[in-house]
This record gives sequence, structure tokens and C-alpha cells, in this order.
Amino acid sequence: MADAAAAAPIVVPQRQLFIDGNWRPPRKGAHIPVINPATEQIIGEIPGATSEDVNDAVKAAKKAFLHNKGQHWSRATGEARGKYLRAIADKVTERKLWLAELETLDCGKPIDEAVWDMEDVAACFEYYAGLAEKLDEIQYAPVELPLQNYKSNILKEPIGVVALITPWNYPLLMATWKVAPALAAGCAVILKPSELASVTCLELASIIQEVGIPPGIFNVITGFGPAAGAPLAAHEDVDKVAFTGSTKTGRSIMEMAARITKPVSLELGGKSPLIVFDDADIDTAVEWAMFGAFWTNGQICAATSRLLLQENIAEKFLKKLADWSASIKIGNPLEKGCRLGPVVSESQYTKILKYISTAQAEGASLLCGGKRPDHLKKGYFVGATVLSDVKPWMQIWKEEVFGPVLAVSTFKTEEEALHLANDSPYGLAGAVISKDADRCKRVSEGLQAGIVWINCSQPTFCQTPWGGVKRSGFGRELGEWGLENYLSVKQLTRYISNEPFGWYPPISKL
Ligand SMILES: NC(=O)c1ccc[n+]([C@@H]2O[C@H](COP(=O)([O-])OP(=O)(O)OC[C@H]3O[C@@H](n4cnc5c(N)ncnc54)[C@H](O)[C@@H]3O)[C@@H](O)[C@H]2O)c1
Ligand SMILES: N=C(N)NCCCC=O
Ligand code: NA
Repeated sequence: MADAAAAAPIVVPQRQLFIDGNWRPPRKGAHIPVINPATEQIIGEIPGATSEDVNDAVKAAKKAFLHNKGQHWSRATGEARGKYLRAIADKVTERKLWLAELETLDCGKPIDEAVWDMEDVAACFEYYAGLAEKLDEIQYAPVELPLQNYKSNILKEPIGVVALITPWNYPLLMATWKVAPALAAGCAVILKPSELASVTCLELASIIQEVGIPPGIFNVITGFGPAAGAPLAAHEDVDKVAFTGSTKTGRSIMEMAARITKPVSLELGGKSPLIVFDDADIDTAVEWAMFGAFWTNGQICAATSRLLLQENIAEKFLKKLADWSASIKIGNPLEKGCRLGPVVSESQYTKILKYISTAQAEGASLLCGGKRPDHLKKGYFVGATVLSDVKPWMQIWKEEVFGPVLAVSTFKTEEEALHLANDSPYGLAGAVISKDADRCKRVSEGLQAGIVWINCSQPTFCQTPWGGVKRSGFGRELGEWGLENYLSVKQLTRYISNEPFGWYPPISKL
């Protein structure tokens, strides 16, 4: 791919809502501008759905789920559904660079990372195609019973119509983590991506239309959270809500779902720790610390945004960390080699700068970053920021910033490190760097988190489970666990004896 500056400008396709296999304007006619955070310019628009459109989409999904007694989709074989998923993966791969450029334009992530995301998207659809096929093999699995007169078997069935509500930091990848397993399971889907970055999710609808998934099985409703997300989450005919986003929105979705006892799974925020012990190789550890806090422009739910350094290496480590962070290539995210782009929106930009100034006011030291670099006149850029001398009571240690901001504190002992690491309402991820394998094992077991990285931070595979403990949510995405999110378990128990049951004494013959 040529540098974007040299290539023809990329145009954001004009799309409508995708409902029942068709493109349809929103009933109220509203549109939301697409803003490129690198230039602050409006580069397109997406439809703004309301509850009227939500009703249409849910109706279409319900009809499609039940259509032809489910033979088309929900009761088709996993193998049949797997073929569609593989076709989606192929088309994503064909359009990888185009999709990556749209993603970068819409959310500001460096193009090399967006390409990586698209590779992960294709791999995730492939992976769940495989699990869809495996599902056929495990249907009617027997359960061992203590009584010979009975046999039990297990059927795994799609849960029904599912609402998938997703954030803007990995727009297409976070949608895929839900869409791929939901389709593999045989559910009918209504996807509600973030109003800040919906462009690639609309392109996914176009791909899904091309591969010919039955109309109504996959729908995309773009729009604001309260206008489109809330009526979807609350809808009587939505059988489950899977949500990734902020803790605040997650709580409100759970409340809406509770009113009709609808199941939810929630992937929420975090403030994950990275603990570095004094036996670590400094250069390697510094690079993982940077990656854990600064890739995706720091907007990572599992960002290791709290760095805990063993006291005796802190000075040397921080010098290296500050110099290296200050050298990160920041600028036009469409340029190959860019490693830091703008954050997603003006309001995030303002919020992040406020977090940094509050941290300084509370006594933290700014080692690098903290503002838009001087060579950039426009765009929501924040230089890679390292704050040291951070104390556990400070806001910057406790709250999720969701930007390129790393808070650093120190510890003396392993016990102290674990205590500081776990002293948070969140529990999405945690990481430890040390040459001592026993220590890594002890710390991994001690960390209160759903994801633990050892001698690294962030690598994620679609085969392994993803999700948090404590206030970071519940339920697991990815891997086999991700498929279970969209399946319900039905037991079939048969009486196989030829003898009568014999509980009630027979009526005596007169
Ligand atoms: N745990 C994870 O896997 C993971 C992954 C990515 C992001 N996140 C979290 O997401 C947050 C940032 O994303 P965000 O700003 O897009 O979060 P957000 O909660 O503002 O929005 C997420 C989605 O919810 C929708 N929404 C907003 N209000 C709603 C309402 N009242 N009812 C229904 N839907 C509503 C939004 O339109 C969007 O589609 C961070 O806290 C981050 O940690 C978590
Ligand atoms: N390694 C990857 N792809 N991480 C995605 C993290 C999702 C949460 O924000
Ligand atoms: Na945008």
C-alpha cells in the first residue's frame, strides 16, 4: 500500500441501515456525521436509527430465526452456517486494505494496526466456522446417569434473536468477536456499533449481503446509544444482549434487561496492572510497557495502564521509558510506520487532557507527552504520556483514561506489588514481567483478572477466552466460551424401559 498522502483519497461509502437483507434509510431520516479524528473534518455520514427502526430490525430477525421452521438458519447444520462464515472471512481478506483504511479514517488507529485488526477479523470468522462444524459432532451428546431406565442427551440450540452492542476502539474487531460466534451458533443478529465509528460495520453488512446469508439473520442499526442502543437492549423480542463498552452503559443495559429477565454478557472497562520485577530485561520490559499502554492510541479495554516497577530499577526504567515514548512516531495514522494516531473524538481528547492535568495537580510528575505535539496543528492527538510518582489514592491510578496515558508507581516486595495491583474495582487483565518462572506463576495466580499476560502485554488469540472479573463484567468472549454465549442447553431425557413406571399401586380389579 502506498502512503495515503500519495494515493487517491479514500471515500467513505454512503450507506443506510441494513435490515431484513435490504438497505433502508432510518424512518426518522436522521444522520450522524463521520468525523476523521486526524483532521477534525466531516468525511461522511451514517444513519441515525431510532426505536422505529429497532422494531423493524427485531421483527425481521425474529421472522428469519423462525423462517421455514428454522431449516434455513437456526436449525440448519453448523456445517451449512460455517460455509457462510468462511465466505465472509475470504471477502474480508480480499478487502483487507480498503477496510483497514476506512477503519483508520474513522477512528484514527495507525494503519498498520488496522491491517492487523482486519487479519484478526478474518481469522475470527474462520475460527468460528470451524466451531460451527464441530457443533454438529457434539449434538445429542449423552449424559451418564445413575439409573438404567433412563437416557439423557444434550442439544445445543441458538439462543434466538441477539442484540450486539459494541464500542469504537476496535470497531470491526469487537463486532466480529460477537457476530462470528452468534452466527456460528445459529442466532439472528442485530448489531449496534458505536456512533463514533460504524463505517466498517456497515461494510460488513455489505459483505454479508454478498455472501447470501438469509435476509433478516444479520441486521445493522447505526445510531446513538440512547436512541438506538437502549430500545434494542430493552426490546421484548430480543433474547440476549451482548455488550462491550463502558461500565456505566453496561450497568444501564443490565438494568433494562433485568426488567424482562433477559440474559446479558458484559465486557466493560479496566485499569489493568503491569508488574515489572528487578530481574527483568529492561529494554524488553520497557517495550511491552509501551505497547500495553500506547497501541490503539491507548484506547484498549485491557490496556496495562498502571505500571508497577520494583523500586531498585525504577530510575533506570523510567529514563528509558520516557525517552523511548517521546520518540514514538505520532502523526497521520494513514502513513505506514505511524505508531500513534489521534484519539477517537474531541470529547475523548478533552477528557484525557483533563485527566493529565488533574494527575499533575494531585502531585504526579509528567515525564513525557501530556499534550498535542507541536508539529501537529490539528487533530485529536495526545503524545504518549508517562506519569510517575503516582499514589494509589490519585484519580489517575483509579480511573480508566482510555487514552495514551501510563501511570507509574513503585513497590518493594512481591506481596506489596500484588496488593497494589488488585486494589481496584476492575479486573479485566494483568501482566507480570520477571525471569523467575516461579514468581510469575505465583503472581499470575494472585492477580484478580480474567486475562493474565506473562512476560508480555496484550497478545490476544481468538482461541483463548476473553473477559473480566469484578466490575470489568462477566461472561467470556472468544474460544469455545464465546460460542456458549449464544447457545442454550436443552436436555432430552427418555424413559427406555418396557416396564410401567409403577409408582402408584394399580387399581385392584374387582
Ligand atoms: N472489555 C472489553 O472487551 C472492552 C473492549 C473495548 C472497549 N471496552 C470499554 O468500552 C469503553 C469505551 O467504549 P465506548 O465509549 O464506546 O463505551 P460506551 O459505553 O459509551 O458505548 C458502547 C456502546 O454502547 C452504546 N450505548 C451508549 N449508551 C447506551 C444506552 N443507554 N443503551 C444502550 N446502548 C448504549 C454506544 O452507542 C456504543 O455502541 C471503555 O470503558 C472500554 O474499557 C471494553
Ligand atoms: N490484541 C487485541 N486484538 N486486542 C483487542 C483488545 C480489545 C479490547 O479493547
Ligand atoms: Na469517526
